[in-house]
Parts: sequence; structure tokens; C-alpha cells
Amino acid sequence: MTKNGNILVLNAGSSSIKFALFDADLTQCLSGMAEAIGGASRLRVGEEVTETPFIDHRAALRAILAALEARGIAPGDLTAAAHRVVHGGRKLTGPVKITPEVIAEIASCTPLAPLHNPHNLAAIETLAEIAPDLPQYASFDTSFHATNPEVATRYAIPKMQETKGIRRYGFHGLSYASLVRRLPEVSGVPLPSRLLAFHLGNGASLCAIRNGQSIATTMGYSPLDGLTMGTRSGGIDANAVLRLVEENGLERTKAILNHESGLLGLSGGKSDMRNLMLDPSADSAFAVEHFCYWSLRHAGSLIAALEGLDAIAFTGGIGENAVGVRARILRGLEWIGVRMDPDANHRGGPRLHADTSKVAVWVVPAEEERMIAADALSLMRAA
Ligand SMILES: Nc1ncnc2c1ncn2[C@@H]1O[C@H](COP(=O)(O)OP(=O)(O)O)[C@@H](O)[C@H]1O
Ligand SMILES: CC(=O)OP(=O)(O)O
Ligand SMILES: [Mg+2]
Repeated sequence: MTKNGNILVLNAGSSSIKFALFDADLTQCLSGMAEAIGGASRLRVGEEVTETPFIDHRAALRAILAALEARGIAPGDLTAAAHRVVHGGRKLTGPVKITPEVIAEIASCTPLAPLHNPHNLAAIETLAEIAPDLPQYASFDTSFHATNPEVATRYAIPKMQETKGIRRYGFHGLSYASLVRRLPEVSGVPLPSRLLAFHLGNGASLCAIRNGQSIATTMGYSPLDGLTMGTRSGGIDANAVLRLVEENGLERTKAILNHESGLLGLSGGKSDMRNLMLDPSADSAFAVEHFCYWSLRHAGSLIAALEGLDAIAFTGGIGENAVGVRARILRGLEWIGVRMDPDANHRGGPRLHADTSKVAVWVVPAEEERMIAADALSLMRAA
């Protein structure tokens, strides 16, 4: 592997930091991840896996940088670093070179994405300290949803509040953008016109994609809305939130809804789908059923926005790997003509549908890192 000239991509999710090194031809030279951060965490670098307890994202990032140094890849040797940033707010709507102004704008969006933007910023600042001359770039999870019509993005609140930025943004956009690019290659057929994408990971959302563009998505102002997630509640009545604030105060309520709810809250302690599926307790089974049921309830809404359905694609840690979750969701969509091939589902696809299915179903690995590297390369070439 060449030591010089690579782009390091860092993708900090709520429970993981994924990383990848790309050369100038977008060939991936190395990849890995620190996962289950804060829990039974482990670090994978290429094929090598070590069980390492990371108490937080900073510790995980330090371990990733040390593992790269051990392979002769120091931050100073890189051409650039490129980051996934979850919330870009209203101003950061496309990939950018990171400047002090960009950092300030990302920081101002932290209250909107408290599980993500602080980790994204920490990675940017850590690299800036170690290698001050290294150019850094950012791509935003919100950008892909810029094509949503106003009727989908406006909350029915007074205009004055909307002008302060209280509107739906949508997230997982880098995953959906990469899915749109990859699906024709994976499936061998052109991109279907009405596509329902399930990004099911620790954070989870659905996106209605018409002719390659997002027209509706389940997350809103922040990545808390929509589906039941690892530790996030998903959709909850605003009056219930106000009641929680009255009883627990603002900071406690933020922690309850972002860190203690979702699968973790329902099961009484497990946020990781792999662990939940291995656990025979009734609470864990109920948590998994809640996740699948609400995925289906939201799927119905997005199928209405698409006015029908041609194809489904699963991505994200759960979407790519959890055979039982995919089977339960696909059973729940039989009313629209979905027929799953159980053997194909066990094999992990990429094609999951039976010959009799009216809707095509695919598994497409999330390639957020490649998307981010491609964005950075385009900016570097345009400069
Ligand atoms: N083989 C598997 N079976 C079931 N769930 C899995 C499997 N592999 C990963 N997952 C689940 O995927 C989720 C993490 O997804 P991921 O997209 O990596 O998260 P993040 O939101 O942090 O990016 C966890 O709930 C994890 O248990
Ligand atoms: C936006 C979001 O929820 O991201 P992740 O799934 O990586 O936590
Ligand atoms: Mg993720």
C-alpha cells in the first residue's frame, strides 16, 4: 500500500467510528471500524479484530489513529482527511473544505444532532491539532434531502418559528446517495423509479426516493424522529416531551430521549440488535417487534408519498445483516406484492425477492465513506 497521497475518511456514527483510506482513483486501500463504543466495543483494522473497551468516541479515534501509525500511515502523510458531518443546518448544504467558519457552523448545529456533531467536530479538531496543515473536508448527511418538497419539510407551526430553522432536514443522506449510485451496479438493472430505502443501523430511517431523488424521509429536525432506534425514542408526541421536561428538566429529558430510549429502553438494557436477537427474554423480543412494527408503519407513509412501490433496498448494520428483521419487515409488506426468497435472505442477498414478487428487494452495503471521499476529491480537483 502506498504511504503517501491517501485520503482518510472518518465516519462517526452514534455507536461507531468507521474509517477508510482511499487513493486518488477512489480505490479503497484499508478500512475498519471501532464499534459498540461505550459497550462491548471492538476495533477492526482490515481483517484484524481486537476486543477493546472504548469508553467514548475520543478514545476510539485515538486507537484508530494509533493503528494507522503502526501501519506507517501518519496523519502528516495524508493528502486530506474527509469527514461525515451529520447536521449541516440550513447553511451547509453541500460538501465543503473545512475552515474556522465551517467549524463554527457545525458547532452551532450541535443541539440539533447531539449524538453526532460533537463526535464529528472532535475528529476534525483532533486531526487539526496533530496535522495542522492537513486539508480537511466535510460532507453532510442532510444534503441529500434538499430535494424534499416544502410540504414534506415544513412543520405546521407559525412561519416565524420556521424561519429560525425549525423544520425537517432528514439524515443518513450520504448512505442514501451512495445507495442510489450503487443499486444499479448491484442489481444489474436501471435505478427503479419508486424506491423505498431502509437505512437500519443504530440510528435508523427510511427514505422515499423517486427517480434518484429524496422526496420524503422519516427523520426530521434532528436524528431523533421516526423509527425506534438503538437508544433514541423515534417519533413521540411533542406534548409528551413537554411533560417529560416538566418532570425531569431539560438536560435529563435530552438524555432520556437520546440515550436511554429506543431498543435500550424497551428491552431494559440492550441497544445492539445482535444482542437483542440472541436474548430469549420477552422484553427483548418486544423491543425487536417494536422496531419492525414502526419500520412498517413508516414504510406505509412513504409508499403513499411515492404513490406506489417498485423496489426496496436495505442498508446499514441491521439492514445488511439482521436476517430476522428483514424477514419480519418483508412479511409486513406482502399486502403490496412483496414476496421474499427465504434462502436468499439467509445468504444476505444482494437479491432478496422471489420470482413472483411485484416489488424488487435488494441488500446494498452502505458506502458512506466512498461517497465522502468522492466529494472531497471533487472539491480538491475543482480548487
Ligand atoms: N450480524 C448482525 N445481526 C444483527 N444485527 C447486526 C449484525 N451486525 C450488525 N448489526 C447491528 O447493526 C447496528 C449497528 O449499525 P451501524 O449502521 O453500524 O451503526 P451506526 O448507526 O453506529 O453507524 C447494531 O444494532 C448492530 O447490532
Ligand atoms: C443520523 C444518524 O442517526 O446516524 P447513525 O445511524 O450513524 O447514528
Ligand atoms: Mg451509521
